[in-house]
Amino acid sequence: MTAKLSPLLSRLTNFCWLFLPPLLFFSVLYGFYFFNTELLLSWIVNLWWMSYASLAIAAIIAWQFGRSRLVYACLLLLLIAANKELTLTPELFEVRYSGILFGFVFLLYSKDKGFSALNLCFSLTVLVMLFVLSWLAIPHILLVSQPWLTSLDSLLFQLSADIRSLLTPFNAMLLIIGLLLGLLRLFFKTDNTHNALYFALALSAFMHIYRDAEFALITIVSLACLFCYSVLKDSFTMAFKDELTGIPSRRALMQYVQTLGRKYTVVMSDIDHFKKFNDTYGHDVGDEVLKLVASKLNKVTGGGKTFRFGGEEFIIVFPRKTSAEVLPFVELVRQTIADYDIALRAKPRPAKPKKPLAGKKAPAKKPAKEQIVKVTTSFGVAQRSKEHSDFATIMKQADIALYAAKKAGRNCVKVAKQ
Ligand SMILES: Nc1nc2c(ncn2[C@@H]2O[C@H](COP(=O)(O)OP(=O)(O)OP(=O)(O)O)[C@@H](O)[C@H]2O)c(=O)[nH]1
Repeated sequence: MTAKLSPLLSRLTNFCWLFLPPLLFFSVLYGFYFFNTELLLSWIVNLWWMSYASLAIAAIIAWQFGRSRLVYACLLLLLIAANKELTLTPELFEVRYSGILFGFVFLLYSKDKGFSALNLCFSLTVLVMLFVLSWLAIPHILLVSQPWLTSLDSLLFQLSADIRSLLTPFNAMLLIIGLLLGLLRLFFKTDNTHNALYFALALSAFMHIYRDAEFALITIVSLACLFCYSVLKDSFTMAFKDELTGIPSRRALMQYVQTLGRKYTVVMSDIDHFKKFNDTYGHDVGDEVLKLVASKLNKVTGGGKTFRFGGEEFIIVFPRKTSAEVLPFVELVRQTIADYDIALRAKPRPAKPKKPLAGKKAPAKKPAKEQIVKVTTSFGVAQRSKEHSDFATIMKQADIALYAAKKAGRNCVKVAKQ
């Protein structure tokens, strides 16, 4: 039960953590807006062009990093920024509200497909169609949904007369649908880009509801900053996190090394007989096992920081510790991995198993039913010393110790000779 709950909990925690920086960011900005209105008003003249400039900068950054959806998001926000006096007729106002709201829902559910002419045409056509559909459908939907809208109207009125004066029941209904659809997507696809798009969805609706030009402009500037932040944060994650295992990558290790002092220990770890494992159960199962081993190594105690070095090799760095001091922690993690029962779930077999072609390898053996397997890991430990003071040499020492561990029968820890 706990094992089943933990991925859900970690997804939920991840979800909340992603929300935190933008929430803080918006709180500061809105705090400034609501409590320093005088000061802000003197900025308003600048805010007009600031909103355009920030959207242009965000669009250029997003374009450079191949985030097509954020470029389209900037275009949607431009529709709000461009209409500075908010002089649309009520009908067109509704069309823009619903077009932008569902435009963001579309962006949340689509993928960054680059800027080829075909993709560009497709996405822009869908976005334009959403506005056309809103224009055509809103009168009919209004008519059909009248009975529910009346009850929603009375509910809104009971909630607050202020809300009721700002928000029509129809807009409230669209907002609820948009927010729920967005939230559903966000729950399954939690990353900075989706997070930024969801904020844009919710705030674009509030910009329409609140109908305050300054509020709209400051929100647009904030959203443009959030888009830039999400592009840069995602790129940082991509560069410094290993895609398969989710732990810091070799590049992150090389950066981390710069921060180390004069005393630290490097541990090199390698999965035993992994080639055989891959050949027996297939590369996909091998990937799952790599993820599992990485997660166990990542939980190493004693202040160790784990990195995927490449293939089935991992590095753990213990700052401010000697080889002798890290041994109990390394032993503990080795034992944890060796004791862990890996359940390989049976995959549905094809009705007729295909015969391997002549000269080709037979397909990997799939477990017939749930099968428990185990993997072990070997470790080589080396500490920084006067003789071995640069990182490359310490790594070499750890590699020699790892080789000794493999020669000693694997599933053990060996310390490099000083
Ligand atoms: N599934 C999977 N396999 C990988 C990945 N990276 C490397 N490998 C495999 O890891 C295996 C490493 O094999 P070897 O270096 O020969 O070592 P070994 O079989 O683990 O044997 P010992 O290290 O001597 O115990 C190769 O078969 C690689 O294909 C990966 O990302 N996923």
